[in-house]
Amino acid sequence: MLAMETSPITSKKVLTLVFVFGDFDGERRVLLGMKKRGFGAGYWNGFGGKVEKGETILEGAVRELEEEAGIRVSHLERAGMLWFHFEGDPTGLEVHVYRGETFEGVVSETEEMRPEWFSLDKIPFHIMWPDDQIWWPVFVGNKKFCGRFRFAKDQKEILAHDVGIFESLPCEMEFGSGEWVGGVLVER
Ligand SMILES: Nc1nc2c([nH]c(=O)n2[C@H]2C[C@H](O)[C@@H](COP(=O)(O)OP(=O)(O)OP(=O)(O)O)O2)c(=O)[nH]1
Repeated sequence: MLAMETSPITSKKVLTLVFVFGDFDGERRVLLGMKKRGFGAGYWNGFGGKVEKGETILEGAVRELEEEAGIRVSHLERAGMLWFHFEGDPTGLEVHVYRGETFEGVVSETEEMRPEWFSLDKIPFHIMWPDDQIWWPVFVGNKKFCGRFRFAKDQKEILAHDVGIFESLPCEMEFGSGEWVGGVLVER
């Protein structure tokens, strides 16, 4: 059981996160962007942001990818869901993770992101959100996953987490306590 309720969550923000994969002469790579400003600045990450009123989560994912990397996808596969809670912050984050394979347009630097292709054995985890290395192996293993992370106020230290593998999404889970049904459970 993961205690997530040390400080209460009274609202949530719904966010998207898209990773586009590509083959480069047989080498598998993923497109990451260096976040240039705002929340998570200085980290390599996938592309995404807040879902706007009037759009579906998938539409938000497609829009943010285009705004931040200049490319358009016609298909994204739902890959996982992540919940984040920062101590003392009553707003939890619900992040919908997608993967894409084919796109149109030219990958371009934008005001928000500087994109770069990374070989899958050279993912710069030391310059990414600290939780990423925990769920990444499940994600690149093409398993559907859900993860919950409780961070300290400094937004760096992970106080507790669990990651589960699921048959389908969304996971029947919200923030808060409760056991995952199936999946791996890791607690610090
Ligand atoms: N890999 C990873 N991504 C995360 C984590 N936490 C987190 O919010 N994200 C993602 C979700 C979103 O794609 C992005 C945050 O969105 P954002 O605040 O930049 O949203 P936005 O572009 O709409 O923001 P704005 O500056 O336009 O207001 O970071 C995390 O721990 N790991």
